[in-house]
Amino acid sequence: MRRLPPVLIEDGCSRELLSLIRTILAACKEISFRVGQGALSGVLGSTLDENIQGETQKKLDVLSNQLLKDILLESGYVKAIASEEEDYTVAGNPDAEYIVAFDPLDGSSNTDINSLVGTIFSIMRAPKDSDPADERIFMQPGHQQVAAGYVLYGPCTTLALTIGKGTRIFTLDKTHGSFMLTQEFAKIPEDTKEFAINASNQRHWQPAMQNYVNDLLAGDTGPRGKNFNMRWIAAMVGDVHRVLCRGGLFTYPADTKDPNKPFKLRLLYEANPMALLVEQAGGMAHTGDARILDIDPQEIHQRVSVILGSKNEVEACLAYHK
Ligand SMILES: O=P(O)(O)OC[C@H]1O[C@](O)(COP(=O)(O)O)[C@@H](O)[C@@H]1O
Ligand SMILES: [Mg+2]
Ligand SMILES: [Mg+2]
Repeated sequence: MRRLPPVLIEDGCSRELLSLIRTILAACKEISFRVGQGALSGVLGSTLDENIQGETQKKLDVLSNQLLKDILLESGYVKAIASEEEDYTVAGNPDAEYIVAFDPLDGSSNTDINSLVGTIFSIMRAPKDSDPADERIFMQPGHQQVAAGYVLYGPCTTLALTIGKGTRIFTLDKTHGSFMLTQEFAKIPEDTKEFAINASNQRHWQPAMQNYVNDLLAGDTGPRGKNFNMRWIAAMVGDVHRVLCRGGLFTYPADTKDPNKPFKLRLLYEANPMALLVEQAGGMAHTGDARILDIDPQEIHQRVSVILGSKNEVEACLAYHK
């Protein structure tokens, strides 16, 4: 079984990018350890703080953010970072080539119930001669990502990673602390009978999504002519991992529950990296109006609607949006 560094070097990954990815993974190994310790780690439960998006921060959100932020800034490999848990971008080494956006802990509502959580990251090139303190350096469409990945802290710790040459899956060997290649190229089946959506929001969805889901639920008695199963992990990282492993459609569509917040998932550190991983595995990632990777971001915590997964099923869903 092969370790991560030689695999990436064979793919043409530069030494600098490899070092940056390994730096992120060093923090993720520490997060994996803390998550695995559960209540023994002393970091379950909530803080009294909220992030800039008005969400209560879990202790593990704060800890994971601190671990990633410290190691990245100390490494000298990043010009700036953007995080779900940081109000603004944070400047790093002015001479560094890369910038990183990350969701330090995705699925934080799962922390206290021993369920799936993960870290999502997106690496882009910093524009030449740019100011590390200028957050506009992050305003790049997702197709410009040079690498994207997530680490899923589940029964085992799994890394999905792409540097734009397919999506590979690695498993953390906890006996010696290395990520080992366990799936050469993830390939999302084009067809599926499985979908993932938070159905409690149904009455707040737009008509296109209402109609699509109604037809899925009608099963073999409806226009789709087949029965569908449903899953919801409440952590995008867990739902996308299932899609990478066996296909499916995952969506967090626009809704009218809170008129000030029509979308839930964040573009820079949730939708974009997942979209690259999914496309590199042969799937599709769309908002309903546009390919996710073609969106020009306007701000670091921007939110978007997300429909991703098995190509033919995403297309079937998009047909309702035309
Ligand atoms: O509360 P809901 O509607 O189940 O939402 C779950 C969604 O929210 C998220 O947990 C948001 O991520 P964070 O935990 O990083 O805020 C997604 O991972 C997930 O898909
Ligand atoms: Mg998240
Ligand atoms: Mg998070």
